[in-house]
Amino acid sequence: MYKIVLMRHGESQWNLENRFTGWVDVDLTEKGREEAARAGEILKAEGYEFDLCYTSVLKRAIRTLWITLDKLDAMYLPVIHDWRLNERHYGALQGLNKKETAANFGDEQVLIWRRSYDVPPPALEKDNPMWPGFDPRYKHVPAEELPLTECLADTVARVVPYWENEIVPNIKAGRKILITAHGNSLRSLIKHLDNISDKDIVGVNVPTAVPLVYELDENMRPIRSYYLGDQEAIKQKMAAVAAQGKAGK
Ligand SMILES: O=C(O)[C@@H](CO)OP(=O)(O)O
Repeated sequence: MYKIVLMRHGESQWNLENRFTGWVDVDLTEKGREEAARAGEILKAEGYEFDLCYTSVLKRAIRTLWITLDKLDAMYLPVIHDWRLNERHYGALQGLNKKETAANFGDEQVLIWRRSYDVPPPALEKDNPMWPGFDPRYKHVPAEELPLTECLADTVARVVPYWENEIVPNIKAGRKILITAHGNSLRSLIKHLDNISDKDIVGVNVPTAVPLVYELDENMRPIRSYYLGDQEAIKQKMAAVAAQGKAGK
């Protein structure tokens, strides 16, 4: 049996401001840092140890990992940063307030943009300063692989091959892995691992900075999965994420 831990970053500045974030590189809030520290304490108290960490190239996930590793007294661990673990690219919605967008376009349209499997948000224009091709951190990525927008299916199409080709071999080699990433890159992985249908993935929301443990068999199929920590508080965090795109909130 293999065990891995997945974790979404702590609250970011744009989570707090309720803005669509995607690939915009916003940092954690003070609360987000505290959430990450708490996650590290929980992992330590539960006796978790790791050999290798994966994260995205976005600082909210990277800093969450740093804080967690600090609490585990394991800042020496190797960390692999890869853009394929980035948040789903939110296209032209990036920067907009979710509640205001729901007031303008309706709750239903915003739910489709946020949670449908195959409907992408409106795309960025290539001359938009937010296009990742202008950002030096993506200079080694072929321009045709850099998104102008993504639906969840597009995110699955980059996250799952990365999982299969890069992460699974290390799990099978016996390395204990911690992944800190994002709400929708983790939903992509959860969809794949738990074989969740395109329809049911709409209802899956990932809470900020709560360790999610997967116990996997030798074929990488989940035996069980569970969040560590206060289960009632975790449910409330998930409900809060779900409610972010409603006009009345
Ligand atoms: O804005 C985003 O990039 C994501 C994660 O914060 O939001 P949502 O939960 O609306 O997909």
